[in-house]
Amino acid sequence: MQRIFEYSGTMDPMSDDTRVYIYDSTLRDGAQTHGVDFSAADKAAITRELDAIGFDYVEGGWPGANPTDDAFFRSLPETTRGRIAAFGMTRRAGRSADNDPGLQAVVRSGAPVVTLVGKSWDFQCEVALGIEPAENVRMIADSIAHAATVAEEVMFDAEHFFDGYKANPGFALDCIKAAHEAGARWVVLCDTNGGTLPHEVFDIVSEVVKVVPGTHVGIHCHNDTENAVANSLAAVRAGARQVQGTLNGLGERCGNANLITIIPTLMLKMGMTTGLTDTDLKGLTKLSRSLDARLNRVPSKEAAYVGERAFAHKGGLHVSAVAKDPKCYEHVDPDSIGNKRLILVSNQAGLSNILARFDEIGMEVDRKDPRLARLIELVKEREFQGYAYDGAWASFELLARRMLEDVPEYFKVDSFRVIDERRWNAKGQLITLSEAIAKLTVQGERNMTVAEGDGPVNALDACLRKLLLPYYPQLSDLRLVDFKVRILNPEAATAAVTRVTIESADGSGVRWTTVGVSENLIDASFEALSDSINFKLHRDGATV
Ligand SMILES: CC(=O)SCCNC(=O)CCNC(=O)[C@H](O)C(C)(C)COP(=O)(O)OP(=O)(O)OC[C@H]1O[C@@H](n2cnc3c(N)ncnc32)[C@H](O)[C@@H]1OP(=O)(O)O
Ligand SMILES: CC(=O)C(=O)O
Repeated sequence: MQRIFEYSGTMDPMSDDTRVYIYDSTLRDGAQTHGVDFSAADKAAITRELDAIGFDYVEGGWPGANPTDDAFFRSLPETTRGRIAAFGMTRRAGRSADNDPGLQAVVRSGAPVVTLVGKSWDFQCEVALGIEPAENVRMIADSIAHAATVAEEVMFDAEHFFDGYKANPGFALDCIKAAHEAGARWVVLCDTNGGTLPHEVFDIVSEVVKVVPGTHVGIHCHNDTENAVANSLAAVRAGARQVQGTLNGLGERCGNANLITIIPTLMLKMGMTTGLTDTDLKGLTKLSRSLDARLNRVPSKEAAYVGERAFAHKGGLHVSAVAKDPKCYEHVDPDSIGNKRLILVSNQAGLSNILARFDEIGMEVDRKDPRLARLIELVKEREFQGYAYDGAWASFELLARRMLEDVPEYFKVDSFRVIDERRWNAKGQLITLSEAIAKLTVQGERNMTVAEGDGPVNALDACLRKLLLPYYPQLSDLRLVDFKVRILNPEAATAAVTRVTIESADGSGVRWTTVGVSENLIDASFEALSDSINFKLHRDGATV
């Protein structure tokens, strides 16, 4: 695998071990995200995905807290590479560990790993729990010692550790020492409120690893200052060897540290190893998008490493250099995390963008062809009018092919008219209906037809298909999957220029996007629709 930049800084001399353990909390802290609600089946499926790619720990949830988590722990998925953790809190004040039903539900869930959260900030002991700090230390020690008699591996999540350390370092250290001495394999330092900055994390973790060895120290950061990833990396630099986080940064409030960013950064830039192999790393883009699909979320196009735009090149200077060597404008090889490069054509384009795009679609054009300069000029002129070709690549392809190749005229529109009607029907219901009438010349024959639709574009689409299908049966599986309207100069109010972008698909699974621009919404829609039909006919090799 190509590693463009190796990390050249020095690691803490106390921990020359480069192995970092990855602990995923998507199913627990991620489930605390506003709007996220996993079913037990979702949890099982995500666990399998995380296990398959090589995460070390999968925190499944909190046994005893809700029926979904109970159902998940009742039939734990089998894992081969990752260990499932049950999460819960230390015993309640005034109870013994083996007489605390909440703690018992966690410890006896059947999960091989138990992670217990406890306070490490004296202020929280007084305010949130209403107990003396010394009692909190006893709660931690008792609970961890008890869990260690049942579970294969026990961890302690030191809640508010960084705020606690800043307020009273002695007490914060007493809490994690108590956990470590009671048998916790890992003590995990949590930036629960997410307000700590990277230099503070580095300094504090550097002190902690003098008390508890770095190979037993983990980090759990929240993203309230957009520093969760930076803080996690700072902790690793200072010697911590377990990183907790979630897929795509899900989590309470602003989210957790995003493991999808942290893992490639550790492996490709910091010279660290994880449970993932280089081949597993290539599955990261798919893993990230699979979670979005499950949650019915649109994947973030700008996401580092895995977003659709993470390796998209638009500026002519960039594309020209990328064509010579991608390293010029790419910090890592997109293939290393299963992503791919995207070359865009727009008003920021030069000859290199156009040639790179032609290469992708298999068009062979001599770079000295004088028509290319005219094509670039035309793209820029049309973008000035409002077209946006970086999204509508099918319209660009049609424009280029029409200029450079012999694209048949599949149909000619002689005229069209759309009528909208809004009226009360016989049942007293308000209905809107649209009717389109079009006259087209197809393969030398003049045709006219009428079609109805729910709206004007729908009626026009129906009308075109009705006329064209007898000549071009391949249009039968053409579908419009998305329709977007953007007003380009809203200050002109109802006389504004409108850009319509249409996404189409057919039975082959290919999707393509076309664009139309006009002061008239129907006209802009018609142009995008017509491009879509022409693009499909040309791609399918239709003859006239
Ligand atoms: C930082 C984090 O993200 S930690 C994870 C947070 N996640 C969640 O809270 C989600 C799951 N939680 C739940 O379903 C519920 O809160 C339960 C089942 C755990 C507890 O429910 P309840 O018994 O009704 O308590 P409730 O949620 O109202 O309050 C929490 C109680 O735990 C106590 N508590 C909080 N942290 C700890 C701790 N580390 N050790 C012992 N007790 C604690 C609080 O003092 C409070 O007790 P009180 O009501 O006597 O004051
Ligand atoms: C444990 C945890 O989620 C936190 O302290 O943020």
